[in-house]
Amino acid sequence: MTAEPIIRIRDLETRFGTHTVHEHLDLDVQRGEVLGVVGPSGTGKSVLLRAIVGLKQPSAGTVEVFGKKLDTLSDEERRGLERRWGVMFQDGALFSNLTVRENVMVPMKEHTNLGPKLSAELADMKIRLAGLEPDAGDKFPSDLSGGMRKRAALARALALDPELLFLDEPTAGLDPITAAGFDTLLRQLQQSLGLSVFLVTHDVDTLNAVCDRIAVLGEKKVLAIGTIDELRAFDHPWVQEYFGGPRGRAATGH
Ligand SMILES: Nc1ncnc2c1ncn2[C@@H]1O[C@H](COP(=O)(O)OP(=O)(O)OP(=O)(O)O)[C@@H](O)[C@H]1O
Repeated sequence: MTAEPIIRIRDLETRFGTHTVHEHLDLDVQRGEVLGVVGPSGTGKSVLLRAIVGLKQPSAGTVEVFGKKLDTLSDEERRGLERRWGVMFQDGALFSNLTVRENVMVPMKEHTNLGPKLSAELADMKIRLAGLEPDAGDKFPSDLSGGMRKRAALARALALDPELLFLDEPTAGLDPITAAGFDTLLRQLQQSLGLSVFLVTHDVDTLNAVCDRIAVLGEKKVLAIGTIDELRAFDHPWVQEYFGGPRGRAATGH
């Protein structure tokens, strides 16, 4: 018997006015896997992430997370589901007027009855888990480097001990060494915490270092899904160029 996927999408359609972003899109994310999501700019990777977490209403089709259809749930059931995942948005989306510790405490305030002292202690644990020095908790996002801001956003995404993590371009804008450090951290966290991860990225090194499988978005749907080796053999011009081009070959060691 195959295990129930942690995310199951069938025949999804999303649109903005007359602009259709996804049509007849199917996707399964298996529990415990890191699924990379790639595709040319504007193909709807971020919109797909938003559709899964309920921030973009699909115009047709179904999205199930943890075996539940989001749009059939009561507000309370939905909040129960939301606290089982963490999201790191593309730009980090940290609150600039809050310290790093306070940022990490936001989901705790929203979803738990933990008092301020315990929340602060837990936030400090998440800050360390994300590879930041303990004193980073007192700093404001503007005091941090780009790489540290990503780690702070990751700490906030981990605030509620999620089973499922959504990451939108976590290494974008980082220098290669900082990006590689972030990849290593992600893999370690995923393995030690048993996380399932939905990871939108353009970074071929991240795909190679972190992802179990990769879904390629294009033509409004999932064009192809598989391991890097499987995708290298997939007969589609963009997929061929992406994985078989110089950057793809360098990253995958072929
Ligand atoms: N709020 C919005 N209003 C109108 N159109 C939108 C909105 N958000 C996204 N879109 C459109 O949906 C399409 C998909 O956008 P999305 O950000 O998901 O692409 P992407 O694949 O993540 O791109 P990139 O790799 O450049 O980040 C684009 O054409 C974009 O212009």
